Amino acid sequence: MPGVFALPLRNRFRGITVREGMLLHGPAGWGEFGPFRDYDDPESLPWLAAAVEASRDGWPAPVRDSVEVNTTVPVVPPAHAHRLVTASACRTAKVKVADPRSSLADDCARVEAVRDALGPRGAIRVDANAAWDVDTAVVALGALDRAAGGLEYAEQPCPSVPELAELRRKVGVRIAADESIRRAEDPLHVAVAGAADVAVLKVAPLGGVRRALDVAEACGLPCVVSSAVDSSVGLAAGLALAGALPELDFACGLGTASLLTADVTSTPLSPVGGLLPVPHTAPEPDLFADHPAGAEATRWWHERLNRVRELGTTSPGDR
Ligand SMILES: O=C(O)CCC(=O)C1=CC=C[C@@H](O)[C@@H]1C(=O)O
Ligand SMILES: [Mg+2]
Repeated sequence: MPGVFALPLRNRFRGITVREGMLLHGPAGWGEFGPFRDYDDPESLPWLAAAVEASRDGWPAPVRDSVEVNTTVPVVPPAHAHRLVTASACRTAKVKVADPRSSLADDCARVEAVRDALGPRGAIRVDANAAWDVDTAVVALGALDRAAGGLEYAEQPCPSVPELAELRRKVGVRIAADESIRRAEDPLHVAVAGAADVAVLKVAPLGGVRRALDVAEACGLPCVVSSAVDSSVGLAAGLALAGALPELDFACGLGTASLLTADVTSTPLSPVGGLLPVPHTAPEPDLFADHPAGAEATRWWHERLNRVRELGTTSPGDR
């Protein structure tokens, strides 16, 4: 019977303060099924496929044994952002911006503090999660690029592929596509439309490591692997993808264990010196029982899993 975990976040991120999910076990090890609650059942199907791949099939052989990661800065005050980046030992930071609770001035102050912490050689990227229209994005990216002393890229500044393509023609900052890939009917449209310079790949929404590798090959863009703020079981799948990509020119958004106050394993995938190893299997979730979800949440997740299983042909390996 799969278990349901609930891990508190240090700071509100993506509108949540607790990260819930399920762990499935099979002959290849452990897999994580953890679509955010606002995902409907059809959108949750690839997350189940990714968990089945991890638990039943395992992952493709890696071509590297470690991955450089970025640190992720939530919507926090500048001094907090400075402390997070300094403590991370990462050379790249991704800063969340365009949150309804944060003005452009607040975002610029956060980015300036991150630049001060990284020093002149560090890389700064921002993620607006599709919050801006094109005109707003032109103004905001101009200000943020100045505040950063140069941005590495801007992730999903606008919602649609045409808007990303229009913005890309108007600004000098690289554009990275995230939601336009992971929540798209056709993840390749963004490349075909010339709407992005970088493709952000997340294993679970894309249906697994193999599926994500196919998307990477087909889109022909430089890729960054990013997490879904998973437990270290799910992070392992992200690292398996980052480890198997033929080319990897950017630090990956897989340092997110630090966003959580706890993990399901006593061997969490926490970066050392800004690096993470590429694991062959997920870590043993020996601390899973310490972080159970409540009775209502457990029931909700089991009902969700059963509905999503009904939708798909996969029948995941259970523990
Ligand atoms: O990419 C990173 O640095 C960390 C992961 C991350 O930013 C996200 C994880 C999950 C959902 C989003 O809130 C966010 C993203 O948009 O990439
Ligand atoms: Mg993103």
